[in-house]
Amino acid sequence: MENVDKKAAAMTAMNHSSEYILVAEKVVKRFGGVIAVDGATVKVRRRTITLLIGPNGSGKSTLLNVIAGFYRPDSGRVVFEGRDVTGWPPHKLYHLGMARTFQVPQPFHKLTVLENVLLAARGHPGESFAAPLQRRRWLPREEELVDKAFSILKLVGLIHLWDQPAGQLSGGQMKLLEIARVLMSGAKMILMDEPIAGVNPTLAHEILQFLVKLRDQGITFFIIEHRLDIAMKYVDYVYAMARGRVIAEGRPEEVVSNPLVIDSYLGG
Ligand SMILES: Nc1ncnc2c1ncn2[C@@H]1O[C@H](COP(=O)(O)OP(=O)(O)OP(=O)(O)O)[C@@H](O)[C@H]1O
Repeated sequence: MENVDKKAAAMTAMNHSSEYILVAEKVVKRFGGVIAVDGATVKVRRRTITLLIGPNGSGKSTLLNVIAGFYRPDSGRVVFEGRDVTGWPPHKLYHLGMARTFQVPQPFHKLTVLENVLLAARGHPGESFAAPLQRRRWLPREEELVDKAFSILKLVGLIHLWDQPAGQLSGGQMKLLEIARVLMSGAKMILMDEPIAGVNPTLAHEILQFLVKLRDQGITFFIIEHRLDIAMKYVDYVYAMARGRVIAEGRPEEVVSNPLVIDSYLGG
């Protein structure tokens, strides 16, 4: 009987960890006397675009930074892919498949769009000084990477620009290149701080449509965005923060119409 209970508990735990790619639990982060995050819990379901909203100073960026390993929380924990990764540095999380867009090195302006995507591949041949000596061994892998880079460029709609220098791209196209490079790194979950800030509405819709397409292919997104009017219809789930705490969560339309959330934006 006891074994049956243990098995049931294990099954529940497994289902739990497979439903959520990320769980940040009761996170607290202080800066001196300021409590930036005050016991916030967020759970991100696999293959969703989950949005974090809240007025200025409500703790969104700090929470994202704790999740991405830039800050160690004062208490609470972060579980990614069923593993406790609290306090892990960003590069270790990156290798586990969690990436923040700005983490990928800035594109090289003189290199082509394709070359920039190729350079983002994890363990690409050029990373090794001994690579020229091993040329014969890495050629097949190189071909595979080029195929992958082309399919990613197709997905983000930059395929027609593959041989253009990255420096000639517009601001919005640069954002798409950033997404392409994160995908090339093999990320399973992508954290983004305001992916559509500063781009025109048409391109903002296009970027969000790409995120939806990528979500449907299995990538999970956890994003902060202020332009709710545009972002709302593309996201699956929303967390709202105020004064370091999560004050509401649910479907986008429920959260934006929640009086607590409206009050928090009005300074209530
Ligand atoms: N490095 C820091 N040192 C001291 N205080 C900080 C630091 N980072 C954030 N804070 C404070 O923590 C609180 C939460 O800030 P945070 O940037 O996380 O909010 P936010 O919701 O992302 O705001 P915004 O939408 O304006 O980016 C604020 O009071 C802020 O002043």
